[in-house]
Parts: sequence; C-alpha cells; structure tokens
Amino acid sequence: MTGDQAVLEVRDVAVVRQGRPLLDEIGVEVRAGEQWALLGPNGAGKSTLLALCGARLHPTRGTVHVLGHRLGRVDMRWLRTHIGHVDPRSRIEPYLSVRDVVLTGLHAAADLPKRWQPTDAASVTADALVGSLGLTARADARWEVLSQGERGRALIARALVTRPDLLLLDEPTTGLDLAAREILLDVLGELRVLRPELATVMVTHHLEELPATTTHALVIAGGRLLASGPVEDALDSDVISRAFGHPIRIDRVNGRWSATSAARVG
Ligand SMILES: Nc1ncnc2c1ncn2[C@@H]1O[C@H](COP(=O)(O)OP(=O)(O)OP(=O)(O)O)[C@@H](O)[C@H]1O
Repeated sequence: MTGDQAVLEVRDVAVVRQGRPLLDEIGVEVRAGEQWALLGPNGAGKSTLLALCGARLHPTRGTVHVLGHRLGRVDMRWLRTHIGHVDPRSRIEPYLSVRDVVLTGLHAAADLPKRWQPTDAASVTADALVGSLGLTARADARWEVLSQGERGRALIARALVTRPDLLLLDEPTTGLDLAAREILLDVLGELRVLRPELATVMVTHHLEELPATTTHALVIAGGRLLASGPVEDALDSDVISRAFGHPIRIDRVNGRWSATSAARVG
C-alpha cells in the first residue's frame, strides 16, 4: 500500500443473496488514521459490509479495495493477516492466559499451535499490548476467569498483535456494564495516540457507544447508504430517525453522542 492510497475503498457495491440485495449502491473510502462508526438498525447490512471490509466476502457487483488490493484479485487469506478483527463472539480456548490469547492473533486461531514458541520480538509485542490495554496484572489469568470487560480489551490486543493497518470492531461493547464499556471506549480513543496511522471501522447500533475520537460515520438501513462522511456532517436527528424508522433526537456533549425518542407519548 502506498502512502496516499485509501485503506479501504468500496465502490458502487451490491451483495445479492437469493435474488435479494443485502447491500446496494454502497460506496465509502477510509483513509489512514480515520476512526469510522458503521451505524444502522438490525438487519441493515452492517455485518455484511464489515465482512467485505475484512476480506471475508466478495461483492456481487462493484469493487472493494482493502489495503490497496482488489478483492477477487488477491489471496483473501493472506490479506486477512493484515487486518485486525475484534469480535466478542470469537471462540477462544478457555485455558489460555491473556498473554497467550494475544499471541493467538498471530495465527488467527482459537488456540496456539502445539509446541509453538513465540519469538522474543513477538513476546515483547504481546507484553507491550497487554500493558497498553491495562491488563498487565491479568497477563497470566486464564480466559475463562476474565470479566467481559477484560475479555474485550484482550481481544483488542489480540487484533493488534500483527500490527494491522486496518482494525474492524464488530459491536465490541456487547455485554459490557457501564464502567467496562467506558474503559473500552477510552482504550479505543487511546489507539489514536498508540497507533495514529491505524484506520478503524466499528459497528454499533448505539450512538452512546461511539468513542469521542470517532472521525467519520456511515449510516445504512435496508442495505442502502443514508449518510456517510465526517461524523459532524453524517450524523443528525433526521438521518438517525430515518435509519431506525422512529423519531429520534440526537445530541452531542463533550464529543459523546446520545439518542432519545422524539415521539410524543399519549
Ligand atoms: N448469507 C445470507 N443469505 C441470505 N440472507 C442473508 C445472509 N446473510 C445475511 N442475510 C440477511 O441480510 C440482512 C443484513 O444482514 P446483516 O447481518 O448484514 O445485518 P446487520 O446490520 O449486521 O444486522 P444486526 O444489527 O442485526 O447484526 C439481514 O436481513 C440478514 O437476514
């Protein structure tokens, strides 16, 4: 990938299944250092779009370039090794320590290969990430005893261990209580300092879950684009009301968003 190339370039994309478009006429360009939010109601097509971005799916029509490589003309498995993916539903072997969970990111697997030993450089990277994610005191704790919040942070460290240029987050705050959610959002904000060139795309249904550092947003509903661009331009009450099919008022205080129903009761 060259310096001025987009990290992600989706052009006029459709994904069709059983004759039905799950996505249609979707376009977006994500550049290094941008933090995107991908918003929309249930069934909008967010996971389908994220699968395209993560080189896990080909478009039916249109073109997708990920890290400068066009899907369909590149080894998808190789490309995926350059993309970090945080999915709270990832399967992880319960007996692995936090440090080993992070190292599984090098193999994109639920477990470490038998008799495999990390290089010194890999160990140093994993320990540094464990520290950056605030998990040093839990580095030897087993996955099965971690809290949901600790798991969320371990999964981010795991996704970063290959030093990807693109990080995809699929509803990373799922199942977290308020404090754990806020800690995770702080961590995502700190990525701007830790890895300033890293581009991120985070799927969520909830505006409250957008880190204050979010730079851009893309809103879809029914597989179609409703808004896309810098977050201040893309998000407003009208767009969110149309996306979710309900009158909603959105507000922003200290960089964080909130949403409330604007429907009259009674
Ligand atoms: N392989 C498939 N074949 C047919 N339909 C599919 C397939 N995958 C997804 N769909 C449908 O496509 C639509 C979009 O699904 P997708 O999972 O991308 O939405 P989403 O925005 O991520 O939803 P949610 O917020 O509920 O996770 C849904 O109606 C879903 O049922």
